[in-house]
Amino acid sequence: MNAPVPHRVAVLGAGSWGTAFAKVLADAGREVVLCARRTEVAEAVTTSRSNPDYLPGVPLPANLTATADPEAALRGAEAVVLAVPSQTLRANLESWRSLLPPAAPLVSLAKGVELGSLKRMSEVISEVAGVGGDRVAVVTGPNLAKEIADEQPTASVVAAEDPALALALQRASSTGYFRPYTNSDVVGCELGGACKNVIALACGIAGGLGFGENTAATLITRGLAEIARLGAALGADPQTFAGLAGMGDLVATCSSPLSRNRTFGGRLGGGATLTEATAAGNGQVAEGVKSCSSIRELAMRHGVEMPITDAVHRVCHEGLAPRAMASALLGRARKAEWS
Ligand SMILES: NC(=O)C1=CN([C@@H]2O[C@H](COP(=O)(O)OP(=O)(O)OC[C@H]3O[C@@H](n4cnc5c(N)ncnc54)[C@H](O)[C@@H]3O)[C@@H](O)[C@H]2O)C=CC1
Ligand SMILES: O=C(CO)COP(=O)(O)O
Repeated sequence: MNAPVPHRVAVLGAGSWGTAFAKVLADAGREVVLCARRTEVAEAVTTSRSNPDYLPGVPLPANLTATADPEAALRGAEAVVLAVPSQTLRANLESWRSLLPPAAPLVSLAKGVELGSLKRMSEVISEVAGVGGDRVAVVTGPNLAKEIADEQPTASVVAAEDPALALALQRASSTGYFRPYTNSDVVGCELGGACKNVIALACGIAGGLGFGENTAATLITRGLAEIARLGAALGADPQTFAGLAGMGDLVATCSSPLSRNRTFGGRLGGGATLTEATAAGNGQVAEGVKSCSSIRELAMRHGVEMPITDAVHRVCHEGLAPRAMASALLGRARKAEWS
């Protein structure tokens, strides 16, 4: 069965990625309403046709309008995109639940695992909105918001249980600079997106300590190995981790100075405390700081070893000195590469 390609789309959350993805949808021909938490952000988008707080200097198209009123944004929406930080998704969605159009698909942009419940974002959405997994989709991949806002060529993944929904959203978001692939492995795609933030923190810490590319490549490669181990335990398709939502996003985030997670790690490696590093982020979210704990717990629950994730958790939340992280990782028992 074909799913209708949505024309009117509400994007809830007007931060960097919410705004950039709203622009992608508008450039792909949708009528997009971007819903900001703060009135001044919505007003700035309306009056200056840009979002100076999150994407300064990026012109936004006329078929992208903004409001701070979720009811206005959601009225008549044929698809709803959720673009808020993962640890706030549950509370935000609870406040929007009664306004959600009954049949509209719900699309997650968030990359995280919820603290406490250890749920992936699509699971949180299904639970809070009371909808089946067939109405939920995920957009993920090597998608640094600023590069996409600047229309640099990028591929992405639309993951959904329902192949017709993935195809409809793929059509709804394809532009000359943004090429989404479909994928039916929602579990693997979401794990790839959430876990790479933690590895990017580790790469940032290593960079802040003055280590070079061998260390970064080691963390990326062994990071991918531990992400894939968790994926295997949770029933993900192993191929996913070699794709855009796995290796692709991991490489982009671990390598880019635009990454909030890598930058945050760099501050820790450079000697900042967690509080100082958070304050320097100007309110922008580095998801891995919280997800390192939920992912670590998820891995422990499934008997999966994730030593890099564990070390990042210990640096962020248990006072392990960044410099002691290398000896904690390299001092582990010797083993075969594939074991
Ligand atoms: N920025 C990027 O390059 C990309 C981000 N993502 C993911 O998208 C999600 C959203 O990220 P961004 O738009 O970049 O974040 P951001 O920090 O730039 O913006 C967050 C948005 O959520 C709103 N919000 C609502 N409730 C909030 C609360 N309780 N606390 C903080 N903010 C709240 C903020 O007002 C803001 O509009 C995250 O899960 C992130 O990992 C995914 C791909 C790329
Ligand atoms: O998810 C991202 C790129 O795909 C953005 O990464 P950061 O949240 O680290 O900026």
